[in-house]
Amino acid sequence: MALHPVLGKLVRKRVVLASASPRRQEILTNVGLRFEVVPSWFKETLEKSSFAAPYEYAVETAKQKALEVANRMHVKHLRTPDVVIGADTIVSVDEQILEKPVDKQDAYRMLSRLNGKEHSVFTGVAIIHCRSKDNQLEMEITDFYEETKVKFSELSEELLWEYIHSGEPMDKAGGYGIQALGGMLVEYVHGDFLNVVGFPLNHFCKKLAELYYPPSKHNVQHKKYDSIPSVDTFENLSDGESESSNFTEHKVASKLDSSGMDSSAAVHTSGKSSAVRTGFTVPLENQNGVSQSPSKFPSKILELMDGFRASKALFVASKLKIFDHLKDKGPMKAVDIANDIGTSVCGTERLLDACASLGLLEKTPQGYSNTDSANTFLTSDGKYSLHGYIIHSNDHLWPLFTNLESAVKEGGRQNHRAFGKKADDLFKDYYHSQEVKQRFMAAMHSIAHLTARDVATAFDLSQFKSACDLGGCTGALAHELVQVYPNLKVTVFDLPEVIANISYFQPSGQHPAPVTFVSGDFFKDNLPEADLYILSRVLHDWPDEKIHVLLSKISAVCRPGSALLVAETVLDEQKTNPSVAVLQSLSMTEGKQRSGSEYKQLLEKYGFTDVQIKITGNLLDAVLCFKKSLSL
Ligand SMILES: Cc1cn([C@@H]2O[C@H](COP(=O)(O)OP(=O)(O)OP(=O)(O)O)[C@@H](O)[C@H]2O)c(=O)[nH]c1=O
Repeated sequence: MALHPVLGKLVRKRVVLASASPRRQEILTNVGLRFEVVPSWFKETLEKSSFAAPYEYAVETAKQKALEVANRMHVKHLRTPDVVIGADTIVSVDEQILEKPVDKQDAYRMLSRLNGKEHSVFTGVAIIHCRSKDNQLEMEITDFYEETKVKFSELSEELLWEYIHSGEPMDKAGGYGIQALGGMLVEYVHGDFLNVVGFPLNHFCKKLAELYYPPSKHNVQHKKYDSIPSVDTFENLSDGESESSNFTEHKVASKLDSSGMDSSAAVHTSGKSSAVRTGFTVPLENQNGVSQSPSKFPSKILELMDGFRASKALFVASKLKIFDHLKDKGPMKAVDIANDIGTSVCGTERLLDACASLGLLEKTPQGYSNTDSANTFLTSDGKYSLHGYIIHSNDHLWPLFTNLESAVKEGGRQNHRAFGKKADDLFKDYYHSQEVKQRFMAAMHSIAHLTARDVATAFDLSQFKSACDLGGCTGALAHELVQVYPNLKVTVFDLPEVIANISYFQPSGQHPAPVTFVSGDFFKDNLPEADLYILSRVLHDWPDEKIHVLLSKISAVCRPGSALLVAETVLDEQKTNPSVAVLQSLSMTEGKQRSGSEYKQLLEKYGFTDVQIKITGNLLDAVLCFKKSLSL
């Protein structure tokens, strides 16, 4: 099956996925489709009893999701997409439709119904082709559904509750995720696995093939709906690249592409061919002079090749505070932004377009404005602002990474090359330069704030009365902890230079359970007393001898039953994932990232026991362990 030519038909189209489901985004991204994500606001409240079969409900919901987005984009944002894709996944058991559970009890109710039985997973999909004519939105809808049968093993109550407490069921139809922990519940799957995960990719490609390469005119399966303005069948839904090409003209041959990757090639009998990738086509020729296209196009590699441009565009837009500017004033034209911030018009326009193409800005005839995520994460005063970390990445990490080759050859940090100073001298700068200090603290604050909720709730910490966050910097995690556990008193212990600069980062408003800040050096000074010690993003930064000093001290002050919570990104046992932590290692600090078993081993060495690890799915994971009681 030559699927790439089919997806290639979407290459030059503005494709919108009307879904917030991360799984759908991943499935389509993995096959190299480039699209915008505009989650639908359609509420899934259609009357289920009015549908003769469960799949009809899924198809209609998928269609309504996509229609809502198509209409909204056309009316509100004055942007008409070419194609909008909507989907809805439901689980059906005993003629009942199960959607996402509303709470844990609901998840339990669903999973109990599925226990030991076979059920069906239906995903309804709607593909809407849109066009704006005389400012009117014209649409043509194609829809379909896919059914997969799944059987659960007989599962104990205990296992069901353990699964529910993992948090995984909550955003998933039927209350399980077959692609993750939920896979353990499943005895067999009959049909398309990806359909269960949320998107029937194979059927989708076949549907596109029907649309773009109709075997004959009268056989086209476009449906027209009364609920949308009646339009003539579009003369041609294809992109004009090979209008007359017939799907059966493609033959599939296996080959190694020029990068040495195993792939299949679609060979056009006409001799004209192209390798389809998101955004452009690359012709390839084999030894016989016949053009071929690798079906497995290295889109991931090309994305990596371009990654530095995208990073730098984000850094520069952040540095120029474009997102702050647009939050207050958007939408704005490039010329006005350039005038306000004192930059060239042509350069600014290019940067703004780059940000729009990266999904950071929206571009309309009125000008540029922030996307929701830019407002939340990229403005410098947003609640979950990453601005500080982005500036730190630009000013500090970028110069270091431009010297990565030397770092790998020499096996050490490249501060002398990047900044003309040794790491120790740079550290002195940190003490002396207010600007450097603030920048670093803002970076730490960004990450701590973004991860605090997941770290604070990874384990139930309500048994503890007092906690001490060692190196807790601006107190972002501490503030989250007192919100989650109102009876917990939290002390942040950090260097005097840090404590002197925390006021800027303190949350405004009334705080019934204040956080206490104490200055000191955790390598040298006495540690404040606490039932729970916390080390968040500390251990990966220091060499073994420093960690020895620190963990020995904590172990010595911990009473039996006291605990230590470590927040770090925990590597898998192969130490190749998650890549965010593996790439961080390339900074070549004297510290290192560790796997779960390495953390366990390290902590047990210092008298901690019952080491539990929780992978949060956020940037930081959590490791909790307890000081061995004397009797152990
Ligand atoms: C059975 C199963 C379902 N899911 C997810 O369940 C959600 C269904 O909800 P939906 O209403 O179809 O989609 P949504 O997530 O609310 O997004 P939206 O399209 O915006 O409505 C989708 O996410 C699916 O991946 C899994 O991830 N794994 C599974 O094994």
